[in-house]
Amino acid sequence: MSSIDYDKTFDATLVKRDQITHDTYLFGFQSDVDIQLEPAEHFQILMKDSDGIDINRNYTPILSQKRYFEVPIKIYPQGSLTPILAKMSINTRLQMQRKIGKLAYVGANKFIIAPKINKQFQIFKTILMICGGTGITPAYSIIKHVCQNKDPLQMHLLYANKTSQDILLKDQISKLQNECPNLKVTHILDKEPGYNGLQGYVSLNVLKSVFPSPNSETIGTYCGPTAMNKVVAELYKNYNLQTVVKF
Ligand SMILES: Cc1cc2nc3c(=O)[nH]c(=O)nc-3n(C[C@H](O)[C@H](O)[C@H](O)COP(=O)(O)OP(=O)(O)OC[C@H]3O[C@@H](n4cnc5c(N)ncnc54)[C@H](O)[C@@H]3O)c2cc1C
Repeated sequence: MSSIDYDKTFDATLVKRDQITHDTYLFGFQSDVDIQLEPAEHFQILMKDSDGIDINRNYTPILSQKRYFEVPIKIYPQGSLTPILAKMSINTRLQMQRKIGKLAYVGANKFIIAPKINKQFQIFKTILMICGGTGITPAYSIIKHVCQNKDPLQMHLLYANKTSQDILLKDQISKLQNECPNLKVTHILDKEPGYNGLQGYVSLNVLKSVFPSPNSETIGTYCGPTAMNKVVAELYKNYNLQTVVKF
């Protein structure tokens, strides 16, 4: 059976929850149907709060097999859904929906921008990725796919966090960087005095210092907290990138 269609709902069981940083857990779900997602695709957890109000939230797996997927989820103590997930018993059943994102990577340097309305792919030689916190998940799924398949895509990741304790998938990213010559990773931290890498927020000077000069074969991507996304969208404009997509 092929993968379930976009926007179709399905049931899944929570089978694993391992703490991976001070505020983030790796959740593992077993689905009743084949839900193998493509790199950067996401699903939605459909839930209602105690007043019956919908609290639907999106998540991007970093591992997606036929009926099993894993996703790191940061817990917001004041959030609506994540505190429920943090306490949920293993074997709890959840309703989910497969979603179509703003960018699909179909392999061999081919990207489909706005796949909901567009079926044509575009080829890029270089991808720039600016991610903050849990915004790493779509970038990571593309990086993993490119490295595993030895696609000739040049990848530049700028990963922003508060401190080194907040960096998600640190070991996995560093392993991929060692194994995959076309991946360049730069970390930037804004609340770790004494850190001997880049410090502060992402700025135009930071982009110029870590990314290659863009051309028509470069795609810029980003995913992070709302405030960071606004800044990065402006920075990309000033960096003269023609193609920019927020995951
Ligand atoms: C395409 C996509 C993919 C995503 N993938 C992932 C992923 O892989 N992993 C992941 O962890 N997250 C991911 N997210 C984020 C995720 O969907 C949720 O937004 C997140 O888990 C928070 O959900 P919540 O219901 O717990 O918090 P929310 O209730 O949405 O609140 C989040 C934070 O905002 C604060 N807040 C809420 N309302 C207000 C307000 N009115 N004013 C000020 N502050 C407020 C809350 O106190 C809390 O700190 C993704 C989002 C998108 C759009």
